[in-house]
Amino acid sequence: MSVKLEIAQDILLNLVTVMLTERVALSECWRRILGETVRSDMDFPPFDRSPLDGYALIAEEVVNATPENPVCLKQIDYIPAGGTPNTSVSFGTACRIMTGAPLPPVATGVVRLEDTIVNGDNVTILDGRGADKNICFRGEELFTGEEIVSEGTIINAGVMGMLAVLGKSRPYVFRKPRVALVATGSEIIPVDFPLVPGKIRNSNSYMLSAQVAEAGAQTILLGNASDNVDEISHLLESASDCDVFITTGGASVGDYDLIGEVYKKMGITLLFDRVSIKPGMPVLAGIRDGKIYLGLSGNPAAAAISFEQLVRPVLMKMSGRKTWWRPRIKAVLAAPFKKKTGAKRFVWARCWQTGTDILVEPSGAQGNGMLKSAMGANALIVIPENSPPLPIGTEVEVILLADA
Ligand SMILES: Nc1nc2c(c(=O)[nH]1)N[C@H]1C(S)=C(S)[C@@H](COP(=O)(O)OP(=O)(O)OC[C@H]3O[C@@H](n4cnc5c(N)ncnc54)[C@H](O)[C@@H]3O)O[C@H]1N2
Ligand code: MOO
Repeated sequence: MSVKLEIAQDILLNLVTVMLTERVALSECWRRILGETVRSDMDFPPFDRSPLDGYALIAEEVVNATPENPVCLKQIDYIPAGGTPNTSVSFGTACRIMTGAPLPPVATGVVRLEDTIVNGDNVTILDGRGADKNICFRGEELFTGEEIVSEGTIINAGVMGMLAVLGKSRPYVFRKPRVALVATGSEIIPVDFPLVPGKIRNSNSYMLSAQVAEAGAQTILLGNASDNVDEISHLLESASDCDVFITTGGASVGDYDLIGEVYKKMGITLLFDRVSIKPGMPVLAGIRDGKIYLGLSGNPAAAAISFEQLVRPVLMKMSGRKTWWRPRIKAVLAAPFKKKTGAKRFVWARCWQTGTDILVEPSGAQGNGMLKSAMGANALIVIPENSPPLPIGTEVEVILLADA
């Protein structure tokens, strides 16, 4: 059964079960997906603190201080970061204070060291304007009970730091989906084998394992199988703890295109076996015991596009993400796209900004067995179905990939 891309995406996304969560050391959490909604159990900063090295004092007393009309005060305390004040300030006094140290009671401002002259215990304030602004108030960033970061958020550097602020040393994150990869084809040899006539190296498993990792999942490389139903089924059955099973090759209609037969033999319910996109038209999807099986084309570019359009959203949803589509923008073709398009087509491309224009052009030849153009691509041009050749200057829709 051949289906439209959007239908295929819906079928698969509706079958996704979100992974369970696990606790992981915060140091290992970068790019994991947060599995809990985190609220603040404290105010932050936890105390009024100084943003400067200088003198804490009563701001009103120095507001008019100038080099010609300085205000002289007595230093009565020294408060390092990590320390606590021993006393409060009063008119005529100031406390030497370091950046990050708690403000002494009664102080309403801080004057930076550069605007003072220090002589023993005496400090002369040369400029006190704005001293009252130099305070970071308790709770100005976070307040007790506030929702700080929600379940499903990707843990970027900012989230890592914030979880540390909150003492979340082992936050809950979603387990990474485990994705089994099998390369099928009697012509396929492992990457470290010398080439012999008729054979080619397995590039798909490596390309796809990178795509799997980028989608936040974990690859289990099950190896290569020749065009043999038993051999392919055996490999797929060998990884019962995986959540998604991907094969490449054998997805089309040739005598050795066996993935349909493999699904029958294994009792996998076929959901569809063709999707109307180019490249990547031959692609099987099936389900058995809640596990998703995808039979991608052997052609590298076709496998990569099928993964991008069908598998990536599934893995993103399974990983606990709340959104799984990449950003799309409009851009203007800087080079013509000369092919007529039947089924919706995805073209590896480079996109860049010139002044206020966003331009895009194919990143190289686009054969379905070719990979060079994928190497330098930071975008995919989406060419709608039944499009004529497109001249320079045509506005096109572009999917932004991670930068390359
Ligand atoms: N009569 C028809 N023939 C073909 C059709 C069709 O509709 N009717 N569709 C074509 C399209 S489109 C594609 S795409 C391919 C899909 O073929 P398969 O998915 O069955 O893949 P294979 O035939 O096994 O391999 C295709 C190609 O890719 C190479 N390959 C396979 N595995 C790997 C790997 N792991 N690493 C690198 N390269 C790999 C393989 O050697 C072939 O050259 O079918 C068309 N034919
Ligand atoms: O549909 Mo094939 O996947 O042209 O490349």
